[in-house]
Amino acid sequence: MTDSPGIVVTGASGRMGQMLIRTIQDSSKARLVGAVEREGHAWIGQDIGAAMGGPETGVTVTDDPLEAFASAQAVIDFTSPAATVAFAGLAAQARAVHVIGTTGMTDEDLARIHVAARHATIIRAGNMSLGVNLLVQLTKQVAAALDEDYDIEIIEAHHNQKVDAPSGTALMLGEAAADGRGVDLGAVSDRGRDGITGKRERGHIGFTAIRGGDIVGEHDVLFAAAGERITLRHVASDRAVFARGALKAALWGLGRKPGEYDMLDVLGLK
Ligand SMILES: NC(=O)C1=CN([C@@H]2O[C@H](COP(=O)(O)OP(=O)(O)OC[C@H]3O[C@@H](n4cnc5c(N)ncnc54)[C@H](O)[C@@H]3O)[C@@H](O)[C@H]2O)C=CC1
Ligand SMILES: O=C(O)C1=N[C@H](C(=O)O)C[C@H](O)C1
Repeated sequence: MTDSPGIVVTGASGRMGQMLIRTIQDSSKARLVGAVEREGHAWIGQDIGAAMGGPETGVTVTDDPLEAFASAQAVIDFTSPAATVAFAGLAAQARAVHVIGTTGMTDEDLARIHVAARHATIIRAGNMSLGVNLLVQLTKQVAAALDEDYDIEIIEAHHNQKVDAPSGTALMLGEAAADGRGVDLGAVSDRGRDGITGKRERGHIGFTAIRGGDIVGEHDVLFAAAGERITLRHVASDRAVFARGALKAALWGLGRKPGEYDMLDVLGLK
């Protein structure tokens, strides 16, 4: 009998890291072979299960990503943009599938991921849940069906520890709306309105970010016209939806040729 694919989780102590570790351990399709944290983190050298307050797993938290990646078929990475760019090069070297959930990346970061994807299978999405990826497709369809009499606004809400705005998901939804309308998001996006902004520009796509408490992740796409409004909404109430999607992506990526993929590829929604 062959072993199930070995997966390394980076950012192992984080909100998503811990959720991913539980999801992999509960799965019969994959096994946890590594847990990576940043240098100097208090969990380095400890068993990941024990550090999380549960039973031992036999996997020790390390700050040496390349050594961890060398024994894995896939890396699941929900960390920070700087860490993710570095991990993309290392995962390519180790020939491991790299699943990227990290958001807040700059164009420069994305260009470096693109270079790594020449030699590696990279699956990246600002949101790994099935529901949001369906919402992306619905947003594109509705935006294509309506003209610019319908103002598009994207409203997102997250917990008070989130460091980037708009969320990766909001940007995915904005891209989908712009795509549906056949326009370039960069040319029409309104972000961070404040002060005497002037009237709303016809055809623009607006973004609003709410931060508070322990909100897991909520996204509304509002199409507002004179006399009617349509709202498409997704509410995530459990981070498990992102972790399950990420694990699905890692398994889907095994044996795929190098390149950049997203969750629409994984879910067959393109
Ligand atoms: N695509 C998706 O479906 C989702 C994406 N996210 C994104 O995932 C990222 C992480 O989110 P959270 O888990 O909430 O954050 P968090 O702050 O709880 O966890 C991040 C972890 O990464 C670790 N880390 C940072 N630099 C590192 C390095 N160089 N090496 C190893 N570990 C390193 C930190 O120590 C921390 O434990 C964010 O960008 C967030 O927006 C979060 C949820 C879903
Ligand atoms: O930071 C988070 O928590 C989340 N980040 C992702 C994003 O930026 O859209 C996905 C999800 O909404 C949770």
